[in-house]
Amino acid sequence: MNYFEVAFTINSEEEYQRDLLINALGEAGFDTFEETSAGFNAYIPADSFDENVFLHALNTYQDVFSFTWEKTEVPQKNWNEVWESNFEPLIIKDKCYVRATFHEPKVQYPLEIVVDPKMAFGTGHHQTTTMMMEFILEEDFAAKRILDMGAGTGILAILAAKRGAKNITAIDYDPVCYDSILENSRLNNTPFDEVLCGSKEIIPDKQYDIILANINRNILLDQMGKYAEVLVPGGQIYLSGFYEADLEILSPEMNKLKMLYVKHKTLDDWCAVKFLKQT
Ligand SMILES: C[S@@+](CC[C@H](N)C(=O)[O-])C[C@H]1O[C@@H](n2cnc3c(N)ncnc32)[C@H](O)[C@@H]1O
Repeated sequence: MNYFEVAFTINSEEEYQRDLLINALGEAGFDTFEETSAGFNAYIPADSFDENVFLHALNTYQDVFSFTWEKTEVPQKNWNEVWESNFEPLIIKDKCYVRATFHEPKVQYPLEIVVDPKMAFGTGHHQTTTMMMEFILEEDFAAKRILDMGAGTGILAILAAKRGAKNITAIDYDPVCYDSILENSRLNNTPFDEVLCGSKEIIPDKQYDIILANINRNILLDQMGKYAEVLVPGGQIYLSGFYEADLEILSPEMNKLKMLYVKHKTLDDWCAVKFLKQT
């Protein structure tokens, strides 16, 4: 899947102005942002890009502060290129050791996850993945039925399996991630019930005790209705992939679906949140 990369140079000292622009780009369909020394890069699947919507998003801020941008097409964004190039093993909450295949195992940690990320997102190093993993380590996953939506490398589903979850569905719409989930589930000896390639339309017509979805604000807003249908009353749902400020938009929409806010974590402005479906 080809992407457009738009490299922004921001000539402003005010960090919130950069965040405003990122927010507007998120609404215009950009799904990934990466800080650079000059500003940030924004990414959008080429087939979702609409020039008018993009320019409209920029217009709002053009007179507020000064920035320049340059758009290029990139063949397949390697979400992990930064992390992969200096992939260091990672320890989460002193309980889970995440390493690549080329690192030595460390037996002193109760849980170990081996990931071969290739082109898929999810080595645990991104703030959103780290916080989702912290939730999985803190909460009770024993014998739970799990849906991992936007599974990437499958790292969250793998950790859920290692925490005792029994029936796991892992879904990603990117075929590269689909292959990665299968490969990593084999590497970790955590077979899943279903690994599916697609978006919300292919979510099985089942009931889940826990849903994990680390995607982005707009996709979550679009998919949460479907999550509500397949989550049991009293079920838990953990969302990430957005900034803390986006909670104000996400929470009321979740409430309308009878999924109520419980708590959230933040790391560098990124957010992960737990909701509970009303019984
Ligand atoms: C931020 S990554 C999260 C990966 C992994 N779950 C983690 O926590 O590190 C988001 C993932 O969602 C997938 N994704 C984006 N839009 C999607 C959609 N509409 N349906 C299913 N998956 C989607 C992307 O391909 C990507 O792998």
